[in-house]
Amino acid sequence: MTRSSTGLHALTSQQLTASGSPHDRVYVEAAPGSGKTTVSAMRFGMHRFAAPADPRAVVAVSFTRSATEELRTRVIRQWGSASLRWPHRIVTLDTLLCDLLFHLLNKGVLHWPGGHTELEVLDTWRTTLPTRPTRIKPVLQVNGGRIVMRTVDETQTANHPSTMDFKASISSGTCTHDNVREVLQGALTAEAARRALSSFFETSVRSLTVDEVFDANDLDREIFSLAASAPTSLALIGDPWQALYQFRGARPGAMKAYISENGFITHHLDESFRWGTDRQAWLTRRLRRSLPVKLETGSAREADIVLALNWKALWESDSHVLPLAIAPGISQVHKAICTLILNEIALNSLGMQAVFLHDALITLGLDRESLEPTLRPYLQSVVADLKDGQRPASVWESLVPHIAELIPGITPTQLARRPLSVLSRLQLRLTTNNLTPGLTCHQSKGREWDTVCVALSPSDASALRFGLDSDRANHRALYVALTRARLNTLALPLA
Ligand SMILES: Nc1ncnc2c1ncn2[C@@H]1O[C@H](COP(=O)(O)OP(=O)(O)OP(=O)(O)O)[C@@H](O)[C@H]1O
Repeated sequence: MTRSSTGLHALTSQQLTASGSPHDRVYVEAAPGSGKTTVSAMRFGMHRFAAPADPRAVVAVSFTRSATEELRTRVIRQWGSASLRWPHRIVTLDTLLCDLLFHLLNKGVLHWPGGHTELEVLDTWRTTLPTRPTRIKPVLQVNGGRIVMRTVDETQTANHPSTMDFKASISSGTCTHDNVREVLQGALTAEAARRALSSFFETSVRSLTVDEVFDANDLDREIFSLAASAPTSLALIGDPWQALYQFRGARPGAMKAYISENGFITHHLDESFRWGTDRQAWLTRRLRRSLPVKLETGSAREADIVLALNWKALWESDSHVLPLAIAPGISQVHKAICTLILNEIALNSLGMQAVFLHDALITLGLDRESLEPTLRPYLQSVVADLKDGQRPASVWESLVPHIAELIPGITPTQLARRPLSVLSRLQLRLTTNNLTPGLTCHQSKGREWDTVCVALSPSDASALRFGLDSDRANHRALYVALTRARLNTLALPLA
């Protein structure tokens, strides 16, 4: 398929009708590669320039940073950078939720412990506080207009910070995106907060476009309702087959019901532009109809990317795969240091960054600039020594004193345990030529490559033999992975 080098192309009539739909509640349902991001970008620009005198913002949101960045890039390419001049913006939904909380704090509808009205919001406590497996989870609740700290006894054990560390961080104005959600959830039970949020949309947002809407959870849906109750034009764009965020409460079934019960005008995008071969078009049609499919078996070396349900499966799949993140199972600090080593290898061999480099730097209290002159030469020697075949144990032991010297707060005792299996796996990759990057299905969402190899466990292979079920989360993740290739999708069987 030919495409212009700028990525600009004539929109189909379906795409144009969906982008320019004059209704205030629009739902666009689209198959993979049929132009969800294209339509989101077009609609954003159309609304942005339709009413230059209107001071209210045109806002588009998506759920992940990579999807948000992709949309932003396309809008700038198509409409120029002025299209994103404040207050108009393309942000993650989490950022929009932070804006809503800051609005409630600034209006005095809610009071943060310590009286903060601006907060530092982290993705997770793990990057800054020690966490341990426990059922006691520190949380924020809303009591009247006050935000209070509590603990809840969860049914399942998970990693949480201590109550003391939690209190200290919250009181100093630091929290996580989960805490922002807890507070908004609590606040929405009170009429005053609902009114303040409705008025936020009414006075400051004239158009809201939500991409990948089937990743929304119950709180997100309440926020969409508040936006829809104001004179804000609301467009929900998505594919129920590509809902991946059930772990944060996404309920694609509830989203479908919400759309059909709330008077949204539906537009469909049927034609996909991703497929450069009939085989890919055939594969997607069958997957979507829950029909059995058989994939050609291939190897990592034949593909541009290898995808799997999780990082562990990628590390165990084939030594030609360089997964772009460290698998769970080691301490946060060990993981951060191994991520920096992985990042060196990924930059050298693939010209790509480790996926969680940013988190690793936060955990170690480093910024990108300070990494360069200080730690980087030592990381480069680690890579050279592993490549030379030195024992992972001695490579680690020679790195530890430098880490302890360069990173305040990290002691050699903390690093006494050696992440030998991670280092051995990295060493194996360093002795392999022609590495192929590996990503999880989640990380692949919204992206495309020519040839994609999908690592399939015996149960994934059996799901494909019977046909995928869009109500099952792991089937949807497989669906996303199997629809990323422009030309060819190969199977990499896992033991
Ligand atoms: N009308 C068109 N003509 C030619 N190419 C198009 C057209 N619309 C979209 N494309 C191209 O098709 C590819 C897929 O489009 P886009 O990313 O917007 O689809 P999507 O529905 O968001 O994909 P996914 O479901 O994977 O997230 C992109 O490379 C895009 O530039």
